[in-house]
Amino acid sequence: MAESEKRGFFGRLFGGGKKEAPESEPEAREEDVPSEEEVAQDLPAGSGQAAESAETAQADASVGSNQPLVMPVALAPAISADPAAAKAPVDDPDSTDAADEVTEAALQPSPPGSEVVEFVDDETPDVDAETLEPESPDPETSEADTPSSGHDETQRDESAGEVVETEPSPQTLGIVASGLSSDALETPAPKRSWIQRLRDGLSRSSSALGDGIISVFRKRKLDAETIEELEDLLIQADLGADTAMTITERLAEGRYDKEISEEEVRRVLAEEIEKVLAPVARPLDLDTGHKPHVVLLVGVNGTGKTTTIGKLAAKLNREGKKVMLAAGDTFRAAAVEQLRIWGERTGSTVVSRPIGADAAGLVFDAMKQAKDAACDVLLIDTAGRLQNRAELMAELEKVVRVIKKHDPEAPHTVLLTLDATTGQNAMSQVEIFGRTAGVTGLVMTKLDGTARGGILVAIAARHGLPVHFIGIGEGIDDLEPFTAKDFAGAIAGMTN
Ligand SMILES: Nc1nc2c(ncn2[C@@H]2O[C@H](COP(=O)(O)OP(=O)(O)OP(=O)(O)O)[C@@H](O)[C@H]2O)c(=O)[nH]1
Repeated sequence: MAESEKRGFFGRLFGGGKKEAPESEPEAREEDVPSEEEVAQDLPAGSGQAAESAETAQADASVGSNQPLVMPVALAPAISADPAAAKAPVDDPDSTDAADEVTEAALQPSPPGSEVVEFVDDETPDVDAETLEPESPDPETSEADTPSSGHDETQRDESAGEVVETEPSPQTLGIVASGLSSDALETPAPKRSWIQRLRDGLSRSSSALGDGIISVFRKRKLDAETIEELEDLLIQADLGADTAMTITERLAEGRYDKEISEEEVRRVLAEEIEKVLAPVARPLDLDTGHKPHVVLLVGVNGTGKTTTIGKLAAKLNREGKKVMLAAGDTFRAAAVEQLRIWGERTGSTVVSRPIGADAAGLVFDAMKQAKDAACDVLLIDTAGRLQNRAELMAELEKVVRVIKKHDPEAPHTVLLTLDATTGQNAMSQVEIFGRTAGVTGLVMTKLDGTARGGILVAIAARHGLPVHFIGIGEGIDDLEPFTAKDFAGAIAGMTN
Protein backbone atom coordinates (compact mmCIF):
# COMPACT_ATOMS: atom_id res chain seq x y z
CA MET A 1 0.00 0.00 0.00
CA ALA A 2 1.28 3.43 -0.90
CA GLU A 3 2.46 5.60 1.98
CA SER A 4 -0.22 8.18 1.33
CA GLU A 5 -2.93 5.57 1.62
CA LYS A 6 -1.64 4.32 4.93
CA ARG A 7 -1.91 7.58 6.69
CA GLY A 8 -5.06 8.37 8.61
CA PHE A 9 -7.36 11.32 8.15
CA PHE A 10 -5.08 14.03 9.49
CA GLY A 11 -2.03 12.41 8.01
CA ARG A 12 -3.71 12.53 4.63
CA LEU A 13 -5.04 16.01 5.16
CA PHE A 14 -1.88 17.66 6.42
CA GLY A 15 0.67 15.29 5.00
CA GLY A 16 2.82 15.50 8.11
CA GLY A 17 4.83 12.82 9.79
CA LYS A 18 4.03 13.27 13.48
CA LYS A 19 0.44 14.27 13.77
CA GLU A 20 -0.63 17.37 15.60
CA ALA A 21 -4.11 18.29 16.59
CA PRO A 22 -5.80 20.42 13.99
CA GLU A 23 -5.11 24.07 14.62
CA SER A 24 -8.31 25.31 16.00
CA GLU A 25 -9.88 28.58 15.31
CA PRO A 26 -11.07 30.49 18.32
CA GLU A 27 -14.08 28.68 19.61
CA ALA A 28 -17.18 29.57 17.71
CA ARG A 29 -19.40 29.52 20.77
CA GLU A 30 -21.41 32.69 20.91
CA GLU A 31 -20.72 33.35 24.56
CA ASP A 32 -16.96 33.15 24.10
CA VAL A 33 -16.46 34.98 20.90
CA PRO A 34 -18.21 38.27 20.79
CA SER A 35 -19.77 39.39 17.58
CA GLU A 36 -18.56 42.61 16.00
CA GLU A 37 -21.36 44.36 17.76
CA GLU A 38 -20.52 42.75 21.07
CA VAL A 39 -16.90 43.62 20.66
CA ALA A 40 -17.92 47.21 20.16
CA GLN A 41 -19.94 47.06 23.33
CA ASP A 42 -17.95 44.85 25.60
CA LEU A 43 -14.39 44.99 24.46
CA PRO A 44 -12.13 47.88 23.67
CA ALA A 45 -11.58 48.94 20.16
CA GLY A 46 -8.15 47.58 19.59
CA SER A 47 -5.92 46.24 17.00
CA GLY A 48 -7.06 42.74 17.68
CA GLN A 49 -3.66 41.67 16.54
CA ALA A 50 -2.92 38.06 17.07
CA ALA A 51 -0.65 37.43 19.94
CA GLU A 52 2.62 35.94 18.95
CA SER A 53 2.95 32.24 19.12
CA ALA A 54 3.13 31.31 22.73
CA GLU A 55 6.01 29.58 24.38
CA THR A 56 5.34 26.96 26.91
CA ALA A 57 3.86 28.60 29.95
CA GLN A 58 6.37 28.47 32.72
CA ALA A 59 3.93 29.23 35.45
CA ASP A 60 5.33 28.29 38.79
CA ALA A 61 2.80 26.08 40.39
CA SER A 62 4.48 26.01 43.73
CA VAL A 63 2.83 27.91 46.48
CA GLY A 64 4.53 28.30 49.79
CA SER A 65 3.76 25.44 52.03
CA ASN A 66 3.85 27.31 55.28
CA GLN A 67 0.75 26.10 57.08
CA PRO A 68 -0.99 25.10 53.93
CA LEU A 69 -4.71 25.31 53.87
CA VAL A 70 -6.02 22.42 51.84
CA MET A 71 -9.52 23.02 50.66
CA PRO A 72 -11.61 19.95 51.24
CA VAL A 73 -14.76 18.97 49.45
CA ALA A 74 -16.95 20.59 52.03
CA LEU A 75 -20.55 20.44 51.02
CA ALA A 76 -23.11 22.59 52.70
CA PRO A 77 -26.80 23.01 51.97
CA ALA A 78 -27.20 24.93 48.74
CA ILE A 79 -28.35 28.49 49.03
CA SER A 80 -30.82 29.23 46.36
CA ALA A 81 -29.92 32.73 45.25
CA ASP A 82 -28.57 32.56 41.76
CA PRO A 83 -25.77 35.00 40.98
CA ALA A 84 -25.88 33.85 37.39
CA ALA A 85 -29.10 35.82 37.20
CA ALA A 86 -27.01 38.94 37.51
CA LYS A 87 -25.65 38.27 34.07
CA ALA A 88 -29.00 39.26 32.62
CA PRO A 89 -28.96 42.75 31.20
CA VAL A 90 -30.96 45.31 33.09
CA ASP A 91 -33.52 45.60 30.36
CA ASP A 92 -33.88 41.88 30.06
CA PRO A 93 -37.44 41.05 31.06
CA ASP A 94 -36.12 37.87 32.67
CA SER A 95 -34.01 39.90 35.02
CA THR A 96 -37.13 41.08 36.80
CA ASP A 97 -37.76 37.57 38.03
CA ALA A 98 -35.53 38.02 40.99
CA ALA A 99 -37.19 41.27 41.95
CA ASP A 100 -40.52 39.49 41.92
CA GLU A 101 -39.18 37.20 44.57
CA VAL A 102 -38.84 39.88 47.24
CA THR A 103 -40.65 38.69 50.29
CA GLU A 104 -40.91 39.82 53.87
CA ALA A 105 -37.81 37.85 54.53
CA ALA A 106 -36.07 40.19 52.15
CA LEU A 107 -36.01 42.72 54.91
CA GLN A 108 -33.69 40.50 56.91
CA PRO A 109 -30.07 41.59 57.02
CA SER A 110 -27.43 40.02 54.84
CA PRO A 111 -25.30 37.24 56.29
CA PRO A 112 -22.82 38.37 58.91
CA GLY A 113 -19.67 39.83 57.48
CA SER A 114 -21.32 40.61 54.18
CA GLU A 115 -20.62 44.13 53.17
CA VAL A 116 -19.99 46.08 50.02
CA VAL A 117 -17.23 48.63 49.93
CA GLU A 118 -17.47 50.84 46.89
CA PHE A 119 -14.82 53.38 46.08
CA VAL A 120 -15.43 56.70 44.47
CA ASP A 121 -13.16 57.51 41.57
CA ASP A 122 -12.06 60.89 42.76
CA GLU A 123 -11.27 59.52 46.21
CA THR A 124 -9.15 56.71 44.91
CA PRO A 125 -8.03 57.61 41.46
CA ASP A 126 -6.81 55.20 38.86
CA VAL A 127 -3.39 53.70 39.10
CA ASP A 128 -1.07 54.74 36.34
CA ALA A 129 1.29 52.25 34.84
CA GLU A 130 4.08 54.83 34.94
CA THR A 131 3.83 54.94 38.68
CA LEU A 132 4.48 51.26 39.07
CA GLU A 133 8.23 51.51 38.97
CA PRO A 134 9.89 50.02 42.04
CA GLU A 135 11.25 53.35 43.25
CA SER A 136 7.77 54.73 43.62
CA PRO A 137 6.38 53.48 46.92
CA ASP A 138 2.78 54.15 46.04
CA PRO A 139 1.02 54.63 42.76
CA GLU A 140 0.57 58.21 41.73
CA THR A 141 -2.96 59.05 41.07
CA SER A 142 -3.05 61.75 38.44
CA GLU A 143 -6.12 61.57 36.25
CA ALA A 144 -4.14 63.08 33.39
CA ASP A 145 -1.62 60.29 33.63
CA THR A 146 -4.17 57.62 33.71
CA PRO A 147 -4.18 55.64 30.52
CA SER A 148 -7.29 54.30 29.03
CA SER A 149 -8.43 51.12 30.63
CA GLY A 150 -8.36 49.64 27.19
CA HIS A 151 -12.12 49.60 27.01
CA ASP A 152 -14.15 51.85 24.82
CA GLU A 153 -14.35 55.18 26.59
CA THR A 154 -17.82 55.74 25.26
CA GLN A 155 -18.97 52.82 27.30
CA ARG A 156 -18.01 54.45 30.58
CA ASP A 157 -20.77 55.30 32.95
CA GLU A 158 -20.95 59.06 33.23
CA SER A 159 -22.19 58.72 36.75
CA ALA A 160 -19.00 56.96 37.77
CA GLY A 161 -17.64 58.60 40.87
CA GLU A 162 -20.98 59.66 42.24
CA VAL A 163 -21.73 56.49 44.08
CA VAL A 164 -20.98 56.83 47.78
CA GLU A 165 -23.04 54.30 49.63
CA THR A 166 -23.82 50.98 48.12
CA GLU A 167 -26.62 48.93 49.51
CA PRO A 168 -27.80 45.68 48.09
CA SER A 169 -30.49 46.32 45.55
CA PRO A 170 -34.01 45.16 46.39
CA GLN A 171 -33.50 42.59 43.70
CA THR A 172 -30.38 41.34 45.40
CA LEU A 173 -31.96 41.40 48.81
CA GLY A 174 -34.93 39.56 47.51
CA ILE A 175 -33.09 36.59 46.18
CA VAL A 176 -30.52 36.50 48.92
CA ALA A 177 -32.56 37.10 52.00
CA SER A 178 -35.67 35.28 50.98
CA GLY A 179 -33.58 32.23 50.30
CA LEU A 180 -35.95 31.30 47.52
CA SER A 181 -35.09 31.21 43.87
CA SER A 182 -37.68 30.60 41.21
CA ASP A 183 -36.30 27.09 40.97
CA ALA A 184 -36.96 26.53 44.64
CA LEU A 185 -40.60 27.47 44.21
CA GLU A 186 -41.10 24.66 41.76
CA THR A 187 -40.71 21.02 42.60
CA PRO A 188 -37.03 20.50 42.00
CA ALA A 189 -35.92 17.55 39.95
CA PRO A 190 -33.62 15.26 41.93
CA LYS A 191 -30.10 16.53 41.45
CA ARG A 192 -27.70 14.13 39.83
CA SER A 193 -24.51 13.42 41.72
CA TRP A 194 -21.45 15.38 40.63
CA ILE A 195 -19.81 12.30 39.17
CA GLN A 196 -22.94 11.55 37.14
CA ARG A 197 -22.98 15.12 35.84
CA LEU A 198 -19.31 14.78 34.93
CA ARG A 199 -19.92 11.50 33.12
CA ASP A 200 -22.95 12.86 31.32
CA GLY A 201 -21.04 16.01 30.40
CA LEU A 202 -18.19 14.05 28.88
CA SER A 203 -20.39 11.39 27.34
CA ARG A 204 -20.14 12.93 23.89
CA SER A 205 -16.36 12.53 23.97
CA SER A 206 -16.48 9.10 25.54
CA SER A 207 -19.01 7.63 23.13
CA ALA A 208 -17.24 9.06 20.12
CA LEU A 209 -13.96 7.65 21.32
CA GLY A 210 -15.22 4.29 22.49
CA ASP A 211 -17.45 3.68 19.49
CA GLY A 212 -14.82 4.84 17.04
CA ILE A 213 -12.12 2.66 18.46
CA ILE A 214 -14.33 -0.38 18.69
CA SER A 215 -15.48 -0.02 15.11
CA VAL A 216 -11.90 0.30 13.91
CA PHE A 217 -10.93 -2.87 15.74
CA ARG A 218 -13.97 -4.85 14.67
CA LYS A 219 -13.78 -4.14 11.00
CA ARG A 220 -10.17 -4.92 10.35
CA LYS A 221 -7.09 -6.59 11.65
CA LEU A 222 -4.86 -4.40 13.66
CA ASP A 223 -2.15 -3.05 11.39
CA ALA A 224 -0.29 0.18 10.80
CA GLU A 225 -3.27 1.74 9.07
CA THR A 226 -5.66 0.83 11.88
CA ILE A 227 -3.30 2.24 14.46
CA GLU A 228 -3.06 5.48 12.55
CA GLU A 229 -6.83 5.73 12.41
CA LEU A 230 -6.99 5.16 16.14
CA GLU A 231 -4.54 7.95 16.70
CA ASP A 232 -6.65 10.23 14.54
CA LEU A 233 -9.70 9.48 16.66
CA LEU A 234 -7.85 10.37 19.83
CA ILE A 235 -6.43 13.53 18.32
CA GLN A 236 -9.88 14.58 17.19
CA ALA A 237 -10.94 14.20 20.80
CA ASP A 238 -8.24 16.79 21.66
CA LEU A 239 -6.10 14.38 23.66
CA GLY A 240 -2.90 15.43 21.91
CA ALA A 241 -0.51 13.54 19.63
CA ASP A 242 1.76 12.15 22.35
CA THR A 243 -1.06 10.75 24.45
CA ALA A 244 -2.75 9.41 21.33
CA MET A 245 0.38 7.48 20.37
CA THR A 246 0.84 6.08 23.86
CA ILE A 247 -2.74 4.89 24.02
CA THR A 248 -2.70 3.23 20.63
CA GLU A 249 0.56 1.49 21.43
CA ARG A 250 -0.99 0.12 24.61
CA LEU A 251 -4.13 -0.97 22.78
CA ALA A 252 -2.10 -2.66 20.08
CA GLU A 253 0.05 -4.66 22.47
CA GLY A 254 -0.57 -8.35 21.77
CA ARG A 255 -3.79 -7.66 19.92
CA TYR A 256 -2.86 -8.13 16.28
CA ASP A 257 -5.56 -10.17 14.57
CA LYS A 258 -7.68 -10.19 17.69
CA GLU A 259 -10.95 -8.64 18.68
CA ILE A 260 -11.03 -6.30 21.60
CA SER A 261 -13.99 -5.87 23.87
CA GLU A 262 -15.57 -2.52 24.52
CA GLU A 263 -14.70 -2.78 28.21
CA GLU A 264 -11.10 -3.44 27.38
CA VAL A 265 -10.91 -0.41 25.10
CA ARG A 266 -12.44 1.81 27.74
CA ARG A 267 -10.19 0.39 30.47
CA VAL A 268 -7.00 0.98 28.52
CA LEU A 269 -8.17 4.47 27.57
CA ALA A 270 -8.99 5.33 31.17
CA GLU A 271 -5.72 3.95 32.50
CA GLU A 272 -3.58 5.84 30.04
CA ILE A 273 -5.46 9.10 30.45
CA GLU A 274 -5.25 8.77 34.22
CA LYS A 275 -1.48 8.34 33.99
CA VAL A 276 -1.24 11.70 32.23
CA LEU A 277 -3.62 13.46 34.58
CA ALA A 278 -2.50 12.08 37.93
CA PRO A 279 0.52 14.39 38.31
CA VAL A 280 -1.58 17.53 37.73
CA ALA A 281 -4.49 16.63 40.00
CA ARG A 282 -3.43 18.76 42.94
CA PRO A 283 -5.53 20.36 45.67
CA LEU A 284 -5.41 24.11 46.03
CA ASP A 285 -3.09 24.83 48.92
CA LEU A 286 -3.34 28.35 50.26
CA ASP A 287 -0.47 29.66 52.32
CA THR A 288 -2.02 31.20 55.40
CA GLY A 289 1.32 32.83 56.12
CA HIS A 290 0.23 35.52 53.69
CA LYS A 291 -2.31 38.01 54.94
CA PRO A 292 -4.08 38.01 52.63
CA HIS A 293 -3.31 35.12 50.36
CA VAL A 294 -4.13 36.72 47.01
CA VAL A 295 -5.93 34.65 44.39
CA LEU A 296 -6.37 36.17 40.93
CA LEU A 297 -8.91 34.68 38.53
CA VAL A 298 -8.21 35.14 34.83
CA GLY A 299 -9.65 33.79 31.61
CA VAL A 300 -11.60 34.32 28.45
CA ASN A 301 -15.08 35.86 28.55
CA GLY A 302 -17.73 33.72 30.15
CA THR A 303 -15.46 30.88 31.21
CA GLY A 304 -16.74 31.06 34.78
CA LYS A 305 -14.35 33.31 36.72
CA THR A 306 -16.97 35.08 38.80
CA THR A 307 -18.93 31.92 39.48
CA THR A 308 -15.77 30.09 40.52
CA ILE A 309 -14.89 32.94 42.88
CA GLY A 310 -18.30 32.60 44.49
CA LYS A 311 -17.92 28.87 44.91
CA LEU A 312 -14.39 29.25 46.32
CA ALA A 313 -15.53 31.97 48.73
CA ALA A 314 -18.22 29.64 50.01
CA LYS A 315 -15.69 26.86 50.64
CA LEU A 316 -13.27 29.19 52.40
CA ASN A 317 -15.95 30.79 54.52
CA ARG A 318 -17.12 27.39 55.67
CA GLU A 319 -13.57 26.83 56.89
CA GLY A 320 -13.78 30.00 58.95
CA LYS A 321 -11.54 32.05 56.67
CA LYS A 322 -12.08 35.76 56.34
CA VAL A 323 -12.56 36.34 52.63
CA MET A 324 -12.72 39.52 50.59
CA LEU A 325 -13.79 39.72 46.96
CA ALA A 326 -12.52 42.34 44.51
CA ALA A 327 -14.79 43.16 41.58
CA GLY A 328 -11.92 43.68 39.14
CA ASP A 329 -14.26 43.33 36.18
CA THR A 330 -15.05 47.03 36.20
CA PHE A 331 -16.26 46.97 32.65
CA ARG A 332 -19.40 44.88 32.82
CA ALA A 333 -22.06 46.12 35.26
CA ALA A 334 -23.62 42.69 35.55
CA ALA A 335 -20.28 41.21 36.62
CA VAL A 336 -20.07 43.59 39.59
CA GLU A 337 -23.66 42.85 40.56
CA GLN A 338 -23.02 39.13 40.16
CA LEU A 339 -20.04 39.34 42.52
CA ARG A 340 -22.03 41.37 45.03
CA ILE A 341 -24.62 38.64 45.15
CA TRP A 342 -21.92 36.05 45.71
CA GLY A 343 -20.53 38.28 48.46
CA GLU A 344 -23.88 38.36 50.18
CA ARG A 345 -24.40 34.65 49.78
CA THR A 346 -21.02 33.81 51.24
CA GLY A 347 -20.72 36.55 53.84
CA SER A 348 -17.73 38.11 52.09
CA THR A 349 -16.93 41.78 51.79
CA VAL A 350 -16.95 42.95 48.17
CA VAL A 351 -14.75 45.80 47.01
CA SER A 352 -16.08 47.43 43.88
CA ARG A 353 -15.96 50.64 41.93
CA PRO A 354 -18.37 52.27 39.55
CA ILE A 355 -18.46 50.78 36.10
CA GLY A 356 -15.78 52.08 33.79
CA ALA A 357 -13.27 52.66 36.59
CA ASP A 358 -9.70 51.55 36.17
CA ALA A 359 -9.37 47.89 37.10
CA ALA A 360 -5.82 48.26 38.38
CA GLY A 361 -6.91 51.09 40.66
CA LEU A 362 -9.70 48.96 42.08
CA VAL A 363 -7.29 46.11 42.69
CA PHE A 364 -4.85 48.45 44.43
CA ASP A 365 -7.63 49.58 46.77
CA ALA A 366 -8.74 46.02 47.39
CA MET A 367 -5.24 44.93 48.35
CA LYS A 368 -5.10 47.71 50.94
CA GLN A 369 -8.59 46.96 52.24
CA ALA A 370 -7.82 43.27 52.57
CA LYS A 371 -4.58 43.98 54.44
CA ASP A 372 -6.21 46.52 56.75
CA ALA A 373 -9.05 44.12 57.48
CA ALA A 374 -6.59 41.25 58.12
CA CYS A 375 -8.34 39.06 55.58
CA ASP A 376 -7.09 35.53 55.08
CA VAL A 377 -7.87 35.41 51.39
CA LEU A 378 -8.50 38.04 48.72
CA LEU A 379 -10.19 36.68 45.60
CA ILE A 380 -9.80 39.05 42.65
CA ASP A 381 -12.14 38.86 39.66
CA THR A 382 -10.98 40.20 36.31
CA ALA A 383 -12.78 41.09 33.11
CA GLY A 384 -12.95 38.31 30.57
CA ARG A 385 -10.64 38.81 27.64
CA LEU A 386 -9.69 36.92 24.53
CA GLN A 387 -6.07 35.93 24.81
CA ASN A 388 -5.23 37.33 21.38
CA ARG A 389 -6.24 40.87 22.35
CA ALA A 390 -2.84 42.34 23.09
CA GLU A 391 -4.17 45.53 24.68
CA LEU A 392 -6.38 43.60 27.09
CA MET A 393 -3.57 41.29 28.03
CA ALA A 394 -1.44 44.37 28.73
CA GLU A 395 -4.19 45.58 31.05
CA LEU A 396 -4.01 42.28 32.88
CA GLU A 397 -0.25 42.64 33.24
CA LYS A 398 -0.87 46.02 34.80
CA VAL A 399 -3.25 44.49 37.33
CA VAL A 400 -0.56 41.98 38.31
CA ARG A 401 2.03 44.77 38.67
CA VAL A 402 -0.29 46.74 40.93
CA ILE A 403 -0.83 43.73 43.15
CA LYS A 404 2.94 43.38 43.48
CA LYS A 405 3.20 46.95 44.70
CA HIS A 406 1.58 45.73 47.90
CA ASP A 407 3.20 42.33 48.07
CA PRO A 408 5.97 41.37 45.66
CA GLU A 409 5.09 37.70 46.08
CA ALA A 410 1.46 38.24 45.17
CA PRO A 411 -0.67 37.14 43.48
CA HIS A 412 0.13 33.92 45.28
CA THR A 413 -2.30 31.92 43.20
CA VAL A 414 -3.42 32.70 39.66
CA LEU A 415 -6.26 30.51 38.46
CA LEU A 416 -7.17 30.23 34.81
CA THR A 417 -10.74 29.13 34.16
CA LEU A 418 -11.18 26.95 31.08
CA ASP A 419 -14.59 26.28 29.62
CA ALA A 420 -14.90 22.53 29.05
CA THR A 421 -16.78 23.04 25.81
CA THR A 422 -13.64 24.59 24.34
CA GLY A 423 -11.32 22.50 22.24
CA GLN A 424 -7.83 23.32 21.01
CA ASN A 425 -8.21 27.01 21.72
CA ALA A 426 -7.81 26.21 25.43
CA MET A 427 -4.18 25.32 24.78
CA SER A 428 -3.40 28.84 23.59
CA GLN A 429 -5.38 30.28 26.52
CA VAL A 430 -3.10 28.37 28.89
CA GLU A 431 0.01 29.51 27.08
CA ILE A 432 -0.83 33.19 26.71
CA PHE A 433 -2.53 33.72 30.08
CA GLY A 434 0.31 31.73 31.63
CA ARG A 435 2.88 34.04 30.14
CA THR A 436 0.95 37.22 30.91
CA ALA A 437 -0.37 36.58 34.38
CA GLY A 438 1.78 33.71 35.67
CA VAL A 439 -1.01 31.17 35.89
CA THR A 440 -0.35 28.70 38.72
CA GLY A 441 -3.33 26.42 38.29
CA LEU A 442 -6.42 25.57 36.27
CA VAL A 443 -10.11 25.20 36.92
CA MET A 444 -12.14 23.52 34.20
CA THR A 445 -15.75 24.70 34.29
CA LYS A 446 -19.03 23.57 32.69
CA LEU A 447 -18.19 19.89 32.73
CA ASP A 448 -21.87 19.28 33.40
CA GLY A 449 -22.84 20.49 29.92
CA THR A 450 -21.95 18.95 26.61
CA ALA A 451 -18.32 19.07 27.48
CA ARG A 452 -15.32 17.94 25.53
CA GLY A 453 -12.62 17.91 28.15
CA GLY A 454 -10.02 15.98 26.14
CA ILE A 455 -7.93 19.12 25.78
CA LEU A 456 -7.17 18.97 29.49
CA VAL A 457 -5.21 15.79 28.83
CA ALA A 458 -3.14 17.51 26.14
CA ILE A 459 -2.61 20.54 28.40
CA ALA A 460 -1.52 18.28 31.26
CA ALA A 461 0.90 16.42 29.01
CA ARG A 462 2.42 19.61 27.64
CA HIS A 463 2.39 22.03 30.57
CA GLY A 464 1.99 20.01 33.73
CA LEU A 465 0.01 22.83 35.34
CA PRO A 466 -1.95 21.78 38.39
CA VAL A 467 -5.68 21.30 37.86
CA HIS A 468 -7.37 22.15 41.15
CA PHE A 469 -11.10 22.06 40.53
CA ILE A 470 -13.82 21.23 38.06
CA GLY A 471 -17.09 23.13 37.77
CA ILE A 472 -20.06 20.86 37.36
CA GLY A 473 -22.93 23.33 37.64
CA GLU A 474 -23.88 26.89 38.46
CA GLY A 475 -24.67 26.30 42.11
CA ILE A 476 -22.61 27.23 45.13
CA ASP A 477 -21.58 23.63 45.76
CA ASP A 478 -20.88 22.74 42.15
CA LEU A 479 -17.11 22.91 42.42
CA GLU A 480 -15.28 19.65 42.98
CA PRO A 481 -11.62 18.91 43.50
CA PHE A 482 -10.12 17.55 40.30
CA THR A 483 -9.39 13.84 40.46
CA ALA A 484 -7.52 12.12 37.66
CA LYS A 485 -9.29 8.78 38.01
CA ASP A 486 -12.80 10.22 37.84
CA PHE A 487 -12.01 12.50 34.93
CA ALA A 488 -10.18 9.81 32.97
CA GLY A 489 -12.97 7.35 33.61
CA ALA A 490 -15.58 9.85 32.42
CA ILE A 491 -13.70 10.57 29.18
CA ALA A 492 -13.31 6.86 28.55
CA GLY A 493 -16.99 6.29 29.29
CA MET A 494 -16.45 4.09 32.34
CA THR A 495 -19.54 3.75 34.42
CA ASN A 496 -17.85 2.85 37.67
N1 LIG B 1 -23.36 24.67 33.69
C1 LIG B 1 -22.39 25.41 34.24
N2 LIG B 1 -22.42 26.74 34.10
C2 LIG B 1 -21.43 27.46 34.66
C3 LIG B 1 -20.37 26.86 35.38
N3 LIG B 1 -19.54 27.86 35.79
C4 LIG B 1 -20.08 29.01 35.36
N4 LIG B 1 -21.22 28.79 34.68
C5 LIG B 1 -22.10 29.74 34.03
O1 LIG B 1 -21.40 30.33 32.95
C6 LIG B 1 -21.82 31.67 32.78
C7 LIG B 1 -20.59 32.56 32.81
O2 LIG B 1 -20.04 32.48 34.11
P1 LIG B 1 -19.30 33.71 34.78
O3 LIG B 1 -18.85 33.27 36.12
O4 LIG B 1 -20.11 34.95 34.69
O5 LIG B 1 -18.07 33.84 33.79
P2 LIG B 1 -16.97 34.96 33.76
O6 LIG B 1 -15.74 34.30 33.28
O7 LIG B 1 -16.87 35.66 35.07
O8 LIG B 1 -17.58 35.92 32.67
P3 LIG B 1 -17.00 37.34 32.14
O9 LIG B 1 -16.91 38.23 33.31
O10 LIG B 1 -18.01 37.78 31.13
O11 LIG B 1 -15.70 37.05 31.51
C8 LIG B 1 -22.80 31.95 33.90
O12 LIG B 1 -24.10 31.79 33.39
C9 LIG B 1 -22.50 30.90 34.93
O13 LIG B 1 -23.59 30.57 35.73
C10 LIG B 1 -20.35 25.42 35.49
O14 LIG B 1 -19.46 24.80 36.07
N5 LIG B 1 -21.39 24.76 34.90
